[in-house]
Amino acid sequence: MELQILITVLLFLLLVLFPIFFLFRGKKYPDRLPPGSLGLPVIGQSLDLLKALKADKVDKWFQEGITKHGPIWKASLFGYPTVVLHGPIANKFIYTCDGNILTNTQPPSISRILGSKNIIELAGHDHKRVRAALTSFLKLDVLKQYAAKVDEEIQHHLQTHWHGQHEVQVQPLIKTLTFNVICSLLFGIERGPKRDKLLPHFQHMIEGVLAIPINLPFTQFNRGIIARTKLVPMLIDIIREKREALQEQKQANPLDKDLITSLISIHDDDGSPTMSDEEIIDNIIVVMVAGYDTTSVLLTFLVKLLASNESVYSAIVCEQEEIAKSKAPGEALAWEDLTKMKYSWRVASEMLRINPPVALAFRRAMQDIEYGGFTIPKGWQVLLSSSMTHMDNDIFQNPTLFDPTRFEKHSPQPPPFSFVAFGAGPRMCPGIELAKMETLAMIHRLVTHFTWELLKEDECFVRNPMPEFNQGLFVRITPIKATFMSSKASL
Ligand code: HEM
Repeated sequence: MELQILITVLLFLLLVLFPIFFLFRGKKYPDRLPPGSLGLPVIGQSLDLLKALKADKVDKWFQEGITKHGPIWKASLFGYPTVVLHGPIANKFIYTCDGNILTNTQPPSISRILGSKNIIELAGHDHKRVRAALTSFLKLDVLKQYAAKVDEEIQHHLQTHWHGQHEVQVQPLIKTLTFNVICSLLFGIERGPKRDKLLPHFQHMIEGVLAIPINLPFTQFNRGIIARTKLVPMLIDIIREKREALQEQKQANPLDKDLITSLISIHDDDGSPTMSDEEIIDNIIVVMVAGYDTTSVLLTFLVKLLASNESVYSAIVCEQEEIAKSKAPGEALAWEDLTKMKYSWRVASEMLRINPPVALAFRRAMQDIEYGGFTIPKGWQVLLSSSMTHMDNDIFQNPTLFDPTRFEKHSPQPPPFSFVAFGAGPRMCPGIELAKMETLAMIHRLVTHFTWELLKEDECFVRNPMPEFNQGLFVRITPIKATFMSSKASL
């Protein structure tokens, strides 16, 4: 099966990307190109990188390149000549470079599913405008009012899917949770048939984005495209309903406001809407795609860690029990409670360092760029890997050691642009506060209501490209009959 997939990728690359590759080979600059080889036409080193990704050995793949060629080298990846860069200075260059020089444009197959107006595709003024609209809701000052809502969604999730069970498959369940949190908080779509109808479409779209882009009946990519065509009319209806509710001022409670309502309400100085409906749809979709798998991956890794690292588990339980004791029975978590979970967030940050859900960042050169004594020709890709930076012994000493104290205030801080699990610069993840909220509230509810053990100690994961546990991470769970539980009445 794996061989079949590799052959399909190979054929696809050969047929579709052959002309692009020769267009961008950079023959104009034979002396100023970085060292390295473009390998076989078109295919280059793509299969090696895909294999390294699957085996979660991206840092090793990068290290081999650096050992052979130095910190700036060239390769050919996914049909494009590529310059691979490493280190905090290179990260700063990639993350903060003007959008007219390096763009974030995705392959056409991805924008076919996510839509051409999604924030990842946009550059310059349009990127700033859409990003400002999204962050007007996702920024901490606004989002912190919704901590109890996130907590309520988590408690309902545990009540429905964990309580009464002896064994659970963690990763798929937590994906359902992150989907539900985004639906409720960002889209204002509460539990019920409407939400249930959306889930499979989003899932197919996400699988389509991550699939080999071959549009034939029954391929994952094709399913993703079909899912988009089914989803868009549903989103148009949701936007219309929200617009009507706004006009009739049905939202008495300001906390009923959600990201979609917020995007509809924003107007420019001249009174025209800041975002078109098409932009709102594409960005609702991208927020779901960007926020669904990432946070669920982090939480799944944390569940595994807490089952296998006694000292981290005890310290987390200690911190969370203190918070639970300060709450009345049935009282929901508030933002102030989450701010006390400092150790838990250091553990989550260290997990993001060791296992960043997003391991690679690609950009495209919009013009010839001089960098580090070399030329990056127009049209080439530029690539960095957060895994590689996070595993650099010169930046994080003893990098394979899980050590949350690295993130203590008083510990020596790594140079800027070294911890890049959420990216950096103008495209830094705008969902960071939501991810933090979900992660901390879920850790709290899990450790104060359950103990658990891994059913398969050595269950591995592959990157596809997001980390996926081979069997979804099965754990055996036992409910805690605790006296300190803050909301035992509600669970
Ligand atoms: C642990 C959870 C998360 C991680 C590790 C993560 C990671 C990242 C990274 C690395 C980037 C930058 C990619 C690049 O520069 O190439 C990014 C961008 C983005 N993330 Fe997240 N993310 C997480 C959660 C979320 C959530 C919950 C949302 C939804 C609210 C979200 C929405 C976005 C969006 C819309 C962008 C594009 C921003 C732009 O282009 O300006 N992310 N994320």
